[in-house]
This record gives sequence, structure tokens and C-alpha cells, in this order.
Amino acid sequence: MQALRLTLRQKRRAINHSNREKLAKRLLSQTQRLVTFKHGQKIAIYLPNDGEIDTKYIYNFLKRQGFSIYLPILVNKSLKFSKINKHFKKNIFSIKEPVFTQILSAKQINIIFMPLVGFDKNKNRIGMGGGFYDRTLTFKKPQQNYKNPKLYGLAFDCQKVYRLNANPWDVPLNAIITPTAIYTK
Ligand SMILES: Nc1nc2c(c(=O)[nH]1)N(C=O)[C@@H](CNc1ccc(C(=O)N[C@@H](CCC(=O)O)C(=O)O)cc1)CN2
Ligand SMILES: Nc1ncnc2c1ncn2[C@@H]1O[C@H](COP(=O)(O)OP(=O)(O)OP(=O)(O)O)[C@@H](O)[C@H]1O
Repeated sequence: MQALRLTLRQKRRAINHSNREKLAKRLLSQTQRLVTFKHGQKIAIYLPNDGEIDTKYIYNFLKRQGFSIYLPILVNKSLKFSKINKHFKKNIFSIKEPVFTQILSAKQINIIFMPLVGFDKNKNRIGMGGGFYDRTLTFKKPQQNYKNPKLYGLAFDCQKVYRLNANPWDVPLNAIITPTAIYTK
């Protein structure tokens, strides 16, 4: 699993700047095709790290539409979501987190766009290996029937693998969106 993570992270970092831009734009159109955004929703995205597909076009779209937009912040091995404003600090992984602003827990967010390292056609997902999203979203286990937040993984197509083994703690996603495909099953 560690070896697979490293390979997929390398692939994601290897995409050049102009392709990266093009693919990030396509990711916005794909997202608009799939996701129903409703007035007043609270939406979490991420700031790209380690070659992750850029969310800036999605961010600009959401901002123009007047949505409240949040970023994940690390709190006790789990995540909270902090509303984007002017002020940031870097977390232990050097990823920027908003400060001096509203902080919500995952249950209060309507839509979470999640980064990922690898995925398969059944929407299994592996992340950076911290288990942060999984720990944060345990309340959304299949039997529990929580509607919110809706979970969408965002990735380049090259992050798809034939098959990933699901772990008992993995939380099911509503969909995985890439620049050319949408996995919903
Ligand atoms: N953009 C983004 N934000 C995110 C996540 C993410 O995966 N992507 N996270 C999703 O959980 C959380 C942070 N999790 C992370 C886990 C590991 C590393 C990482 O770079 N690990 C390095 C070691 C870095 C170090 O020790 O200083 C590595 O494994 O090489 C980054 C973020 C919250 N915010
Ligand atoms: N709900 C949970 N409660 C306790 N520990 C958990 C939970 N979910 C995951 N973990 C632990 O976190 C570690 C990493 O999990 P995993 O490899 O699935 O992370 P990941 O999905 O790659 O990371 P992330 O969720 O941050 O993107 C595992 O060792 C697992 O034991």
C-alpha cells in the first residue's frame, strides 16, 4: 500500500503546468455536470498539495455563486472545517489553514470535495495515509443514512487503479470526479 501510494503520488506530481491547468478547468465542468448546488450551502474544498488536482476553478465558481467555502484544518488527528477568509497559518504538513474565522464540524457541511491519492471504479479511495478524512467522517457509515455532507473525491484520471481493497473504516463516497469521468455506481 505504501509503495502504491508513492507511485501514485509521483504520477500526480509529474503532470506539467499547462496540462494541470487544462485538467483543473475540465474538473470544474465535470463537477457542474454532476453536483446540484443549492443556495446557501456550505461547501468544503482543499488547497492542492503534493500535486493534487487544483480546485481553484471550482473555488472561483463557488465564490461567484455566493457559497460559504471552507478548508480542512487538523484538530486532534481529525478534521474540522474553517471558513476561508484573508488569514492563514500553515499546518504541520505546510498546508495553509484559515484562522480567525468560523470553524464547523463535518456534520455542518453540505458538500465536501476530498483530495485523494488513488481510487478504483467502485469509488474505493486511498489518501495520504493519515486517516484524517476517514476519522472525521465515521458517522457517515453506510447503515447510518446521513445525507450530509455529500462526499466527492477529486482526482486526475491517472490516479485510477484496477482495484483497491476497502478497509473497514473507509467511508463511502457519493462520487469520484475526474477531468474525463464520473464514478457514481
Ligand atoms: N490538500 C490537502 N489538504 C489536506 C489533506 C490532503 O490530503 N490534501 N489531508 C488529508 O488527510 C489532511 C492533511 N493530511 C496530510 C497527510 C500527509 C501529508 C504529507 O505530505 N505527508 C508527507 C510527510 C510530511 C511531513 O511529515 O512533514 C509524506 O507522507 O511524504 C500531507 C497532508 C488535511 N488537509
Ligand atoms: N475511524 C477511524 N478511527 C480510528 N482510526 C482510524 C479511523 N480511520 C482510519 N484510521 C487509521 O488511520 C490510518 C490511516 O488510514 P488510511 O490508510 O485509510 O488513510 P487514508 O484514507 O489514506 O488517509 P485520509 O483519510 O487522511 O485521506 C489507519 O492506520 C487507520 O487505522
